[in-house]
Order: sequence, then C-alpha cells, then structure tokens
Amino acid sequence: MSTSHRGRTVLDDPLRNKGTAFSRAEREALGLAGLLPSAVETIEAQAGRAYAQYRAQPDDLLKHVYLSALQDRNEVLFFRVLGDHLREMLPIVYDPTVAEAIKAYSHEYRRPRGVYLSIGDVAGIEDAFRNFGLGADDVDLVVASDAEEILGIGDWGVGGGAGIAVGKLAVYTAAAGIDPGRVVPVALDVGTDNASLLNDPFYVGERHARVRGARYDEFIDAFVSAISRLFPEAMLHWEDFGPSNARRILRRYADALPTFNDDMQGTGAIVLAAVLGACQVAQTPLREQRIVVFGAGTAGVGVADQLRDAMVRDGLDQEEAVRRIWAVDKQGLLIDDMPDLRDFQALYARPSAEVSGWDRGAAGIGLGEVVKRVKPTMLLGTSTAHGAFTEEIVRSMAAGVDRPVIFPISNPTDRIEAMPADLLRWTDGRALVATGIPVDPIVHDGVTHDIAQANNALLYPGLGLGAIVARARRISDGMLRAAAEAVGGMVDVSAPGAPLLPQVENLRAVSATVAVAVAGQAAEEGLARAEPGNLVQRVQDAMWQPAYPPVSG
Ligand SMILES: NC(=O)C1=CN([C@@H]2O[C@H](COP(=O)(O)OP(=O)(O)OC[C@H]3O[C@@H](n4cnc5c(N)ncnc54)[C@H](O)[C@@H]3O)[C@@H](O)[C@H]2O)C=CC1
Ligand SMILES: CC(=O)C(=O)O
Ligand SMILES: [Mg+2]
Repeated sequence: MSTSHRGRTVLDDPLRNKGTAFSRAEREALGLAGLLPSAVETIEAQAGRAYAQYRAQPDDLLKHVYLSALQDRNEVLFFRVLGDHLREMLPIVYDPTVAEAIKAYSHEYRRPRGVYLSIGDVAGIEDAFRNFGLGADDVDLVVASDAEEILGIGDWGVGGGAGIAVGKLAVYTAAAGIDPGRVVPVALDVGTDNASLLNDPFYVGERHARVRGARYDEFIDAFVSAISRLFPEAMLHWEDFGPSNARRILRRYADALPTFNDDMQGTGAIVLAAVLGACQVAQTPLREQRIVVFGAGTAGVGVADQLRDAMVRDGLDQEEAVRRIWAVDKQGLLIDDMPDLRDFQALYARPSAEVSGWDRGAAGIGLGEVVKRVKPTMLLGTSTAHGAFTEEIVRSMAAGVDRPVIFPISNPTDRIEAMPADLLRWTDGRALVATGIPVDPIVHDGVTHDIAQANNALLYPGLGLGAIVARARRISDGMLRAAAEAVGGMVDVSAPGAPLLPQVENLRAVSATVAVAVAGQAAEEGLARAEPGNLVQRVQDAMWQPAYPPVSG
C-alpha cells in the first residue's frame, strides 16, 4: 500500500493507520518520526490492549461506542479484534446492541462514516459520492437504508440509516472479508416520523416528517442512477425499508443492477436453510409442512416466498405450495376479502369461505385460533410482537406435532415472540428453535440445545462475496437458493440439540462456502461478468484479511 500523505494525516486515515505498529522505516518514509511513542508493536500486542480496553467498558452500548471509535482510528485493528472475538463482539457491533446504538446515534455522535444523502438536496447526490473520494473501479458494495423499519424498532431517521448500514458492512468484512476500503454505507435521509427525534435538540438529521410519494421515488431514483453511473461494478444492498417501499423498490431496480433486499431475500434464504435442517430432524419433507407466518411484513412475506418456491422445487405446484402457508398479521389471519391487505400479502390470504366457522375476535382470527385449526408444524415469527408466542399457543401447537418448528426471529431482544428456553420448556424439549438474536446454549433435561441464529447475517456476506467475485450482473432467485442450500449443507443436525444452522464462530467458512455456490450459480445462469476459473481459490483470494500491509511513501 502506498500513500502520498505525510505526518498526522496518515495517522488520521483509518484505512492506512497502524499506530504503534508502524515500523521505524515506515515512520521515516511517512513523516511520522516524533509523532508516535517509541515502541514498535505487533498487531497482537495492539489487539491485546484494545481487547482489555473494550472489556473495561461498563455496558454494551459503551462497548459499541468503543469499537466504533477503534474502527474510526484503525480499521485493520478493529477487524482483527472483532475477528478474534466474533461470538462475543458480533452482538455488540451488530444485532442486538446496534439497535441501542441507533437509538442513541445523535447523542453519541462523534464523527461521520459513509455518505449522508438528504431528500432536500437531490442535486447534490453525485457530489456527495465524489466527495467520498472513491473512483469508478474502487467500489464493490453499497449498503443503503432509509431507516423506516430498523430491525423491529421502527423509524430511527438518519442515525438508523447510518447505523444499520455501517453495522451490516462490519459483518460483511468480518464474515466474508469484503474489503472495508471498497464499500460505502449510505444513509438516505428522507425525514422521520419519530416524534422523539423531531423534538430532540441533538438530532442530526433532516428535521421534518418522512417524505413519501413522488418526491421519495425521485430521490431513490436519483440515488440509484448515481450509483449506476459512478460505480458501475458495485452491488447495492437495501436494508430496513418500510413495507410500503421495500418490495416496490426491489422490483423496480432488480433487473437494472446487481441488487437485493436483505430483509426480504436474505432473511428468506437463511430461514429456508434452517427450515431444511428442521425438516431433516423432523423427518418430514418440506412439501408436507403446514407453516404459519406470524407478521406478514417485509421479512415475513419474504420468508413465505422462499418457502413457497422451495416447496415447488420439492414437488408441489404453486397453488398447493401457497395453500401450505397461513399468514397472520395485526388484523389476524389474512383473508381474501379483507379491505386492508397489502399487495404483497394478497397471495397468502385464505379464501374467506375456508374460515367461515372460525372464531373471530376484535382483531380478527387470532394466532391461537389459527394454531388450533391449522395444526401447524412450523411457526415463524416476524412480527416485532414481544411474547406473542404464549405458553398456551405453543402448548396447543406442540400437542399436534412431534417436533414443532418454532422460529421467533424478530429483533432485537425486546421484540422476540418467545424466548427459546421457554419454548423448550413448554414443549418438553421437542421444539426445533432458531432465533434472530444470538442466544446461549440451553440445557433441558440433560440435553444441550445450541440455538441457531437465523439471522440474515449468516447469509448476506457470502451472497455479496459471491456476487462480487462473479461480478454478477444481477442477483437472481437461483443465487439466493444456492446460498440457502450452501448454508443448509454445512450443518449436521443429527445429534440431539444440534443447531439448525452453522455457528457464528464458523462465519468465515460459511461465507466462503456460500460465495462459491453463489458465484457458481451466477456463472451457470450467464449472469457472471468474470471468468469462473477456480472459484474456491478465487473466493479465498478475494477475502480481505485484517493484517497490516507494508505502507510506502
Ligand atoms: N432474523 C432476521 O434475519 C431478520 C429479522 N427481522 C425481524 O422481523 C421483524 C419484522 O421486520 P420487517 O418485516 O422488516 O418489518 P415490517 O414492519 O415490514 O413487518 C412487521 C409485520 O408484523 C406485523 N405486526 C406487528 N405487530 C403485530 C402483531 N401484534 N401481530 C401480528 N402482526 C403484527 C406488522 O403489521 C407488519 O406487517 C423485525 O423484528 C425484524 O428485526 C427482519 C429481517 C431479518
Ligand atoms: C436482521 C435484520 O436485518 C433485521 O432484523 O432487520
Ligand atoms: Mg434488516
């Protein structure tokens, strides 16, 4: 690596800064003599100190703040420490603590990271990217969020967009070795409907209600055009958009550039991987499952779509597959004569005649009644409704099936539909559980249950790496399927209590395996612009490592 910078500006560049690890020769060449204490340290020594400082932070939010500051000083060291303590630190950098950091963004704000685009300045979009300083061939990946539906915590304005894009990108690098110097986090600031932000004197975003309609669409359009023009090779990842925009935006741009929506497609694919594992344990093929999706929003319907397509591959026709899925939302079981169905929910609405004799409360046909009538084998939670999988509902489900598959995957912790220890207790250890948040192993009746983390973080880094290695023109359904099957193929679910997905410690191997499968699929579908060659080697070679390169002047 070389730099034309000298002196303090070298130390201020987190992608080049090595701090006390600059050698004497580098210090001489880069004008650093006298700007650092005399010891020349190894990265191991620096990482040991950083870890001790991290451990000394009194709570998770301050641990997050500490790691953000480390990333702002020295990216290699940040990723080294994160990689060395992945299981411990992923929940701090990412889900669930990232939710706390997002809520506190304007109060903890110290320095910017990435690109902030405001709906009030559409004309300035290209300039903003130019000011960021990367050229046409310098960007592999852009992660963008308008923060309308951050995890399960709702609208968090500019801090939500910036915080989630940065958090997702940290996982991309830690998990799949995406080069942190070749990515751009983007906060799309269209205002916020969050009154606590609008009335917070520290709030650093656009201080007006969320803009919707034609102006919003023009803003998104200008953003996508700028990306396509300025960074023609880059992949675009959409994160945490609201349900009225997520699918619409994806549809609009899916054929124009390599792009995907993580909440719909990444989540759908990781849940499919876990479901395939659960089918093996339960010894019941997917096409015979009865699946209730609780929370039919962006993620819930994304999951339903992936499961439907997998059932079709498993031998059902489209109609039969759809009929094996029951979707429940705020208004209860979705029924085709409901006036307030969203367009993307309509496919899963049951014919009203089918449910005419079912019990209805003020909020429609509730989850309890659905479980009683449907006798589901799988219950998937993407509702943000904490505690919605009650003991009564879970016991009722477990009475009808030997191995109830129950995935409360809403994030963060205070949105989860049920805690895994309760699910195991209420089902006498029979439940096959996966959650969105990380959960410690649970001992029930002498068996240790490793709870799979069905979080898109296990999938999207490898998907992105595979697409980047292939220089994919598009992200196809086939590439998502290949990713899901690759993750599913990496676990042995045969032992009692075994997790349904690979463990977080294996994230690098998982991501590399996913990337090979995705890049191979892209090539097979004629979507790869790069020659396939030896994909295993190409994926390994493409993975950035947190080690200091020599820096010359
Ligand atoms: N584990 C993972 O990888 C992922 C988990 N999620 C989680 O899924 C949840 C939903 O996220 P999105 O789909 O993006 O949000 P969304 O807002 O698009 O969907 C939530 C849906 O749940 C419904 N809902 C809310 N309260 C309900 C209740 N009491 N009963 C029934 N339905 C109810 C809403 O009407 C909406 O349709 C969040 O907690 C999010 O963190 C989302 C993406 C990935
Ligand atoms: C994990 C994730 O993408 C979400 O909860 O929104
Ligand atoms: Mg998300």
